[in-house]
Amino acid sequence: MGAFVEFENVSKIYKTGDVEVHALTDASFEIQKGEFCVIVGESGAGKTTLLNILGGMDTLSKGTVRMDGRDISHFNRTQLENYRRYDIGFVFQFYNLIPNLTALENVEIAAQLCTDAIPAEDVLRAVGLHDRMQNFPAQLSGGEQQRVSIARALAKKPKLLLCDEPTGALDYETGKSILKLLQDTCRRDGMTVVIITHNAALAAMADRIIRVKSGHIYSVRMNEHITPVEQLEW
Ligand SMILES: Nc1ncnc2c1ncn2[C@@H]1O[C@H](COP(=O)(O)OP(=O)(O)OP(=O)(O)O)[C@@H](O)[C@H]1O
Repeated sequence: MGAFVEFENVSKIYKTGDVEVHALTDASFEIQKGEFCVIVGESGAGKTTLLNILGGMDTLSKGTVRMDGRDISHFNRTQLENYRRYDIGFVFQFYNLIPNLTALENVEIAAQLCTDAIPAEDVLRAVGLHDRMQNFPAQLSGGEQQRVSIARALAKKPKLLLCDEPTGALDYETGKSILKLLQDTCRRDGMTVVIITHNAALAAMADRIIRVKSGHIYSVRMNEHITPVEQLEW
């Protein structure tokens, strides 16, 4: 049986007029179910392209991507829509909450898209926001808003949680508390979590570290000495 996530010789070329940008070239790697995976690379390395392909938000030019045994790289539009809706939870750097809905409503609206969602109150409680459910995003700190966005992603019971620079807009300590929440979710619920970041220090907390450089997979490594989030420094 194959891995939970499989990238096989994936290339992505963006064409703008006559200009071609090779955002990913021949990228191959695997991620196992329940792993905490950090994909690290400098700005422009191809991390977002990779995450967007894995999340069904972008198509690839060449290669194959499988998730939980299904070849998502040849999905049609409806299949991709369902894949994004049911299988993938997204967490973004700037939270992307709806400003005129409360924390509870932000989570409920996402949960309504699915048939078997976790009740919004329960998932907000699980991320430590039991007493802030009726607040609007503007009344919450950055870290609290990110917790809402994680709750929103988890309410759908996704197979895979994809996080794009989840601590990029947060201060040091708040960033660490969000990383801890993501890691606890991975360990407690067996959730497969993938984080992309330019912060190489986060690699130390991962089970699997994938380094991306100029559109190439530079290395894939299992981490034998996982550093507790509290001890990370950058
Ligand atoms: N829609 C697009 N059209 C054309 N070029 C693109 C597009 N999206 C990304 N690129 C290019 O592909 C390359 C990889 O970009 P990507 O956003 O994946 O890198 P990244 O590692 O996520 O960078 P950052 O950390 O700055 O977000 C870059 O050269 C970028 O300019």
